[in-house]
Amino acid sequence: MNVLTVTPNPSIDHTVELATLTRGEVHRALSGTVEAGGKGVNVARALARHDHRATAVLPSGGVDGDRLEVLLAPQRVDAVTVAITGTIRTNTTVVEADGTTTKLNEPGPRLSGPELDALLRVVTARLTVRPDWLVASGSLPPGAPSDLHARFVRAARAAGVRSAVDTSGPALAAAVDAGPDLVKPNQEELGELLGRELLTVGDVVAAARELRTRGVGEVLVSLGGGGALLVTGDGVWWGGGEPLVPLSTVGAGDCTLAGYLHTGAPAAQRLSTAMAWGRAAVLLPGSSVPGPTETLAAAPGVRVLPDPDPETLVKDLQR
Ligand SMILES: Nc1ncnc2c1ncn2[C@@H]1O[C@H](COP(=O)(O)OP(=O)(O)O)[C@@H](O)[C@H]1O
Ligand SMILES: O=P(O)(O)OC[C@H]1O[C@](O)(COP(=O)(O)O)[C@@H](O)[C@@H]1O
Repeated sequence: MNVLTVTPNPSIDHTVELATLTRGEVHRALSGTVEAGGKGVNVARALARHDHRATAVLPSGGVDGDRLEVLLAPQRVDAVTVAITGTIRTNTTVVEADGTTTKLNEPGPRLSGPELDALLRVVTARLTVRPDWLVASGSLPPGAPSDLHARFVRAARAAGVRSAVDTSGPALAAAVDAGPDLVKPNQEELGELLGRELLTVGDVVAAARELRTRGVGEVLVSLGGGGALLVTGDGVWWGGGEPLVPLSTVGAGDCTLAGYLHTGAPAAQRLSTAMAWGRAAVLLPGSSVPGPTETLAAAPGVRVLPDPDPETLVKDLQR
């Protein structure tokens, strides 16, 4: 498979491991790691580890842009960078011994009009080779219009390429209205989009169906330790397994999306693969992405059920 990803606001991911985080205290970290990050970058890294052809389009600038490119170089991802004058952000994650993950995501550099145009131009040019999917992912950098992901979706459709979107807030709202083939919000992002709390499986399914009536093809809603719900034109499935104590949840959502795209199998099997990839990711430190050994090892822990009980509380799936 050949996948093109675009990450308008990539990052250097700095993960710090602590016994316990206490506000206002000095901490001696147990470890610190640095990896290339950003949602589309991670999707490309996970797919590349599974022998897919993965091209990641991203802006790059400043000393930290150079560093990001160096970190990406050994990962078998074809990185296509758009030069910007700002410098790439660093996102810091604190992981405590009990698996609690605290993320501190910086806003990122402001992109100018010409830089944004260049990003769209590069993506449009890469779409002409007809990848199997375009994945438009992550937050938008300051200066970007809220319909940037929507523009990527429209460019993909014009090129006859399927599109998947993983973002939040106004960028997700605009992208939904552009009618992507797939969106992967988490429970919170979907609730925020529709302006209501989604407490039960039925609430989440109804919300996902609402996105489908707005033109989205398939909706994969991740529920953290509670697995995920998949809503397509053919049905509704829950996938998941016993909640795990994570080493780091950073990148789990991205690996879930990558796993969903990995196979062209029927929906239930794609969900099962997505769950195995997400579960494998939480057992790895920082934003490390799993390879075939880890995703295969995670597969037996996954269950998929059609038509899950709508009365089930999502929080009961998470424990
Ligand atoms: N504690 C956990 N135990 C088991 N699986 C998990 C856990 N946290 C995340 N996952 C897996 O990773 C996927 C994505 O996690 P989630 O936190 O929902 O995504 P996002 O990072 O996009 O918010 C979940 O659907 C699930 O399969
Ligand atoms: O663009 P955002 O929303 O700030 O997110 C960026 C962060 O999300 C990640 O892509 C991880 O995402 P997930 O944990 O949702 O899979 C990190 O690599 C990156 O630091």
